[in-house]
Amino acid sequence: MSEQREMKEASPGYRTVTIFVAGIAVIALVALVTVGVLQNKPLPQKYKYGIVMDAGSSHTALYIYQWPAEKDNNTGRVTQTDSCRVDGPGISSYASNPRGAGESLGDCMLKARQAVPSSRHGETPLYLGATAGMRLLNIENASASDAVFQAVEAALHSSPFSFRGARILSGQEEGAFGWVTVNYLDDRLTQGQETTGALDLGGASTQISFVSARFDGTESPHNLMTFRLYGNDYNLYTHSYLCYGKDQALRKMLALQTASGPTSLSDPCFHPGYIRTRDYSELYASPCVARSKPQASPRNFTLKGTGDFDSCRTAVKKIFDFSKCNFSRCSFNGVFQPELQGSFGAFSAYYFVLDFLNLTDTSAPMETIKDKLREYCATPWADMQRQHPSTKVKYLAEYCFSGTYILTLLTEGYNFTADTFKEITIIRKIKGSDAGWTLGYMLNLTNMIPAEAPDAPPAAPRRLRVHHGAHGPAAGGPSPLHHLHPQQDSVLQPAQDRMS
Ligand SMILES: Nc1ccn([C@@H]2O[C@H](COP(=O)(O)OP(=O)(O)OP(=O)(O)O)[C@@H](O)[C@H]2O)c(=O)n1
Ligand SMILES: [Ca+2]
Repeated sequence: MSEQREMKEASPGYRTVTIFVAGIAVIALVALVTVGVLQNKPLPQKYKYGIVMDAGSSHTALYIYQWPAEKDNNTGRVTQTDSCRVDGPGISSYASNPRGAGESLGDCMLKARQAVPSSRHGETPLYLGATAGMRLLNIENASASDAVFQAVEAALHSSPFSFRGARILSGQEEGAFGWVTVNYLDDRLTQGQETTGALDLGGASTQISFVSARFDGTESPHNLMTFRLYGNDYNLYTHSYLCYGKDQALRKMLALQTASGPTSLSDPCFHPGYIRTRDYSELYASPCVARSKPQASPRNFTLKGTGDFDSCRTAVKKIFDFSKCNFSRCSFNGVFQPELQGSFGAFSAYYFVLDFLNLTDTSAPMETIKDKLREYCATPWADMQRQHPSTKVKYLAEYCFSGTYILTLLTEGYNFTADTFKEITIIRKIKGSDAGWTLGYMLNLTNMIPAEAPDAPPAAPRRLRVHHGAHGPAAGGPSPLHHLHPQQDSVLQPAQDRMS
């Protein structure tokens, strides 16, 4: 009986299998045709992109950022995927040839077109922010600065990206966005953790930014930036010192030594045996020193190095004014600075210089750091050139000054002590992204940091709220940043940076 039953059941079963196999074959055929048709269409892109150009005083750099396309609800991480260094000097050096400023960006724009998938070009925001070089040019010659911006904007408008404007950042923005970048990359903002201060050293200006429990802006309102990020309020102290980037600081030191218009100068901040002819009109061609130009001077002077670290420190110290302070406490030049708090990340020229000098270990005793600099500065120039044949001569000649300047700025200027100096980490990148103001700038302008934590009720607008002034984080109203219409504001007055 069981055998018979098996026979009866086998027959319809066989038919079922045949129908099933035929069905699969049809589905496979349809799938094959579909894939064939779709092959000519672009696959959906996994990432979205944003581009920021950093038009610094010494050079321009382009940064490309990416984030997961499906995570538009501010939870996807933004990372730097590529960068490009523009050949030649910063855009402020093109005052007498503005078109050259636009043309100089060509190679990096081409690189960006290749790095960003073409299907994303049109929606990819592109920003250009200029810092202290353009602040100085704007002071010196506003129409030249306008012309440079026009040329740069024309070049960027002709790119396939969504160009959202070129403008000069205020010193506070430069400092604050550097702080946002560092803390965003370190994942300190989402958790409401203790934040890290940010130290940025450029060629023409320098910034210090940190959260201080003792600072609510009452004493010095223009040093306060308030943020509400992921549901947490921050009172950020920030100050930008125009003319205290390392190139302008060097000018200031040389200006103090050539006030009487000598034909020759022995300078302790250059290596023994270093000798160079310097042009007076070139040295004094900057608003940072123009006022102290000697009344009568020869055309040029001979700069001779003596390589003496201790005398160099004395000479460097003279560019800081410690004589006046109308606040409870000051850094230098009468600028308010609350007591230092927490850890710091120091980047850009802090990194370039201290990395070259093998002095990035801030836990080393201060005396060891000084001894190393003393020995370094005393090394004859001929030996230096022999030991570093591939280093740019301009950089090589200035590392003794730069190292001494950094040490003086941090300890005497900002009041880092032997103890708190250890709290500084010298950084270039965090998790593959460069430390600097550009990422924080883009995160703000593209609304990518929410004011409230993602799981909190949507009480506040999503935008990163940046207030500036003494009103405190709870004060309503749009931030000054929201008033900016980049096209119109391509030349902002550098009202914030103080000339000393
Ligand atoms: N390998 C390098 C690269 C740069 N530099 C120096 O570092 C300074 C520039 O630092 P950077 O952060 O690039 O300044 P900018 O952004 O151009 O200037 P600013 O922020 O003041 O506008 C310049 O003095 C430059 O000569 C250096 O010593 N070694
Ligand atoms: Ca810079």
